[in-house]
Amino acid sequence: MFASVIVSVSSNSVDRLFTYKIPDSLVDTIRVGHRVFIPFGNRDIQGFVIDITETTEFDISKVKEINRIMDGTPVLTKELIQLSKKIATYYIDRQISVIEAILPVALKAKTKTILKLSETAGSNATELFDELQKNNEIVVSNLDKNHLKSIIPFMKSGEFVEETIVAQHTKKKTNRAVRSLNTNRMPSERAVKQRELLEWIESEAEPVTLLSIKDAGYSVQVIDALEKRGLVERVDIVVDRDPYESRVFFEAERHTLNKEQQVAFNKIEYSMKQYKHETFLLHGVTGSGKTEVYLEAIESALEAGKDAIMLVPEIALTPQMVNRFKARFGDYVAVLHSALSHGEKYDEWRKIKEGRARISIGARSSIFAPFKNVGVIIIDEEHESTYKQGERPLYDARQVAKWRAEYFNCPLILGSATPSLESYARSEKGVFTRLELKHRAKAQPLPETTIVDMALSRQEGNISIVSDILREKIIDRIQKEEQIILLLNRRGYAHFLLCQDCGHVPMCPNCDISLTYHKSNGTLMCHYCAYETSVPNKCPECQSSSITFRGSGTEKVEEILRDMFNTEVVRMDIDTTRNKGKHETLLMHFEDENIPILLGTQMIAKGLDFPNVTLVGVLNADTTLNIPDFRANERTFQLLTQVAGRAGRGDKTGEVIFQTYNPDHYSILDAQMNRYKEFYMKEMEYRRIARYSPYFFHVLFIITSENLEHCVKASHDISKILLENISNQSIVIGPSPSPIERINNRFRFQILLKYRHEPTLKDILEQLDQRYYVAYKKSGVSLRIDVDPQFIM
Ligand SMILES: Nc1ncnc2c1ncn2[C@@H]1O[C@H](COP(=O)(O)OP(=O)(O)OP(=O)(O)O)[C@@H](O)[C@H]1O
Ligand SMILES: [Zn+2]
Ligand SMILES: [Zn+2]
Repeated sequence: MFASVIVSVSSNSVDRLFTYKIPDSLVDTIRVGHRVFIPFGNRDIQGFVIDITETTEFDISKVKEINRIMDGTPVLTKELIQLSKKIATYYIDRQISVIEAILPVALKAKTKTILKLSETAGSNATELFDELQKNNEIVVSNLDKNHLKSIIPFMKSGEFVEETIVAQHTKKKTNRAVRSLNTNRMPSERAVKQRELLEWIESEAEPVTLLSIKDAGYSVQVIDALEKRGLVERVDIVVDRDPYESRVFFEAERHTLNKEQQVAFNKIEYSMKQYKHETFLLHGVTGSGKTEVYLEAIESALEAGKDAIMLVPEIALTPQMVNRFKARFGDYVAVLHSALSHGEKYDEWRKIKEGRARISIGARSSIFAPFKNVGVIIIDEEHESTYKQGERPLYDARQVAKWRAEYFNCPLILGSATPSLESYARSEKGVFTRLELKHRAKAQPLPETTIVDMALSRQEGNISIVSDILREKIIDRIQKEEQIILLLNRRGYAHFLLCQDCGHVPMCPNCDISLTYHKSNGTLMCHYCAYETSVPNKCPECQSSSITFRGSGTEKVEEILRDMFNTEVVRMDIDTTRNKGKHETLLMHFEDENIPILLGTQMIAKGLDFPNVTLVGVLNADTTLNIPDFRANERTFQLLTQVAGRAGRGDKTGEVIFQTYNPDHYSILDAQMNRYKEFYMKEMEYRRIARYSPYFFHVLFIITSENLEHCVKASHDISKILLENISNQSIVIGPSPSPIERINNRFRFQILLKYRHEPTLKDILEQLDQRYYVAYKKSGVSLRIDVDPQFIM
């Protein structure tokens, strides 16, 4: 028997399958999807079995044998192998890279090369070996230069031999425990404690952990004594690292679905029973109770003996959602949280793999949850750009979800209050089935929104970032002990520093972007690379000391709010939520202590459900509007609608203020009036005229290099190849410098391809990829091909 094995060798842009012989001892064991360890060149490396055949076209005497398998059961299902191929083809990547993205990091084997003494080793070699070794081995990567030099002669003479061994990132977590050896013997009458303990241990089906023995008041000496007598033994038992272990989940109240929810659910359930794939777009206004529909759909899937996958944009931001799922489905839920350690993630993955979990909740990558019988896939806030991965493989979880749902013949539910234009357009065409929830769950009104023209506010003499109207409303809510959410989509203290005499703005030396001032650590920081520097007290250009801070970020506004209202403020942005679990603690603090104000960047805009929030203020509604991207209007509309939707979700009516310098812009006006459909129509018209998605498909080419000349040359080359190979219906824009021309000392150029129908496109893209995979190493140019990009920069 022979196995086709795909291996992790990064020196090529294409995957290669290699044929290996399955050793007789493993013929009954090895299956498609197994991780194996194979000889490759002069090393031993990890691979995945993609196919098993009886015969091979290769010369059998030259086919090497698989060394061993790395897991008892295959880590990949056939479905996931097929899926990885599909993703690799569609997004122009290598299948092995996709497979590595599908599996938990913990399964990525690290290999290390060690040296051993051979039988022929003389005394000099032995002496050196003894000097360098630790635990009877020498790890080559741990040796310094001098030592490396000293071992070379012995390697040449064959006295030292090399061996590659695999080191797993993660071991299963184990607990020490004690188990009875069932000898039927008992300690003497006088050893009361020992007798008690032994009886207890013998009464348990499983080994008893040391921890619980100690908790029960027995000392280690008692265990030792039993062990010495040969009555018990210490063992390791494998345990799951459950990150939610110590948490108590309250049984969530189960709502009876309202009419709209029921209608939506019935359609989904009907489709499930037909055992056919159908994509639903659940368009429900903010607070309409989409989650309740998801919960019912999942329950139906479970009842049918199937599993469910639920995606959220960012799991850390949705503690309330996780709690509702855990409360309803308990241990059946695996949470694939980005803040988990590799080991914890691996445990959750194993729970799914072994069928102990039936539902997975997680961000983008949890679309790869290794279920074997998926009954429904749900994508909440489907419009979010985080579903597209920003690094290779550049897959979009929405597309992957569609493929998996097709494979399993099950429904895919895309939910949002502000669907992406692409999805809504598909629902208009009837490709997706649209389900609508037009009212809030308990028929509460949507909040009223007032637009404040900040230019006018300035003219009237208020130069503060808080307008008069907003200030009055905040004071009013504080008096009523109601809560306020304020959005400011800019972190840091000051957006940039400005010399008032010469106009100099300190820039990042590695990127073409101004530095942001962070007061908490007194530094100027680049938000693109890790560059940090101290704040100058004189202008580095003209030596003037009139340096001012411009553009307030969350850090500064937090100060302003505390001073202005003399009240506590919870601030949520990347800087305050770096530590694990911080999102949740801050949100709990806000709710439980009834803190008047929650101030944050867009991470507070979606999903939150706090009944006591009756006022939402957007301090600068324009930040997303000015981004050089054709989706800027759409993103602005979505962000404003979402954050406005946090107000008035309980019994009290909500109110919203948008502060803006563009009070007449339709993105802002339609968000104010809750006019999704009107916004959609206007934006579609713009996209049609400007020939953008969803009328055209896009591929974005980003070319980067430290050398400007190489970068320009490669860019022109690529655009030339494109123009020669595509039809005249398609459009090539660029090459042009990217909006941020340099990041991390690399120049950036981009080319945007817009097309409707381009049958040979995949071939062209593959050729380009191949070409630059090689050229990259030679001239330091890198090419990134982004199929269906989310950001055009
Ligand atoms: N049928 C129902 N009866 C009573 N309350 C309900 C019902 N359905 C949902 N709710 C409640 O309504 C509130 C809003 O529901 P949910 O958070 O699911 O809305 P959503 O559609 O996800 O909103 P958003 O898109 O704004 O996050 C929740 O507090 C939920 O418990
Ligand atoms: Zn100056
Ligand atoms: Zn930088």
